[in-house]
Amino acid sequence: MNGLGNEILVVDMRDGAATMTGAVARAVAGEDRTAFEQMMVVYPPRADGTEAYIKIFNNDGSVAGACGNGTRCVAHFLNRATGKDHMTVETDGGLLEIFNAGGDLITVDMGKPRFNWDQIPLAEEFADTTGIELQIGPIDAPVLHTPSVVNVGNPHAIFWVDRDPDTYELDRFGPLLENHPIFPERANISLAQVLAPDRIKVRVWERGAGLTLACGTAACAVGVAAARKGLADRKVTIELPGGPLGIEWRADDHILMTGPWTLEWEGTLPENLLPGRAA
Ligand SMILES: N[C@@H](CCC[C@H](N)C(=O)O)C(=O)O
Repeated sequence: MNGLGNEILVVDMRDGAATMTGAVARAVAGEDRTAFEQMMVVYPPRADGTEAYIKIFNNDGSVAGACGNGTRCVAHFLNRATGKDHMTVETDGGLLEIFNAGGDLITVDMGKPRFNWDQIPLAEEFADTTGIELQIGPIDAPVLHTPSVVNVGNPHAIFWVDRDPDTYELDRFGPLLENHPIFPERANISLAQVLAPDRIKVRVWERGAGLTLACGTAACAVGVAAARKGLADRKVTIELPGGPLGIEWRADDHILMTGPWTLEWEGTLPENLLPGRAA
């Protein structure tokens, strides 16, 4: 499937017969890591009132606590399997409530953002996470030194830029910023240009996956970080290379993300790549 061009492989393991590992996910991604950007493994529910437990892998085999675009894809998959328009799923980042918003649109309640330095997490204490001072040697763009940081189930750093994010060499800066020592669990890196109080253009270098056409959690992170800094309203459209996502940071602190899913193809993983049977 894909969510705004973010390539998602939804793996149905609801029979609970096997367990996906990072090594198998990495093998399924292939040598060039192009088979998917995130793998969403759907397991039987572990908690009362939930429809499924979802384990998320990046295409480098690392585990992620949240994936916004992937959650909308899983929502469609579960909606087709169960007929339910409203359900709760569990991820490593917490419980997510999902609603069919009509047509191919899904709304996900992505939960509450976390702003404390140790919740991001950062390697050292910062009292104010709306803009942290980074020491970055080889990067010669001064705007790339004071990101806002936020955790929305996974860690994000947002660099506010005053020109088109497409004009930055994010493929060059991205890996350096993702792996900066201030981020002990690495971070997803966004360049965000506020176009209007309700419109922000964003490009993302994803932890464990690199440049993607869209990142749902980055859209959530940018939305709340912009509102927190007074740069934008609490209800915004995030314009990503793959298309727009609606983000609303509600008064009760919950973030709502609304966007589409696309089904590309369905099949069965080859025997040699099935969990527990990989070479
Ligand atoms: N593409 C995702 C985010 C996936 C996880 C991220 N790369 C991480 O490691 O935190 C999205 O749509 O949110």
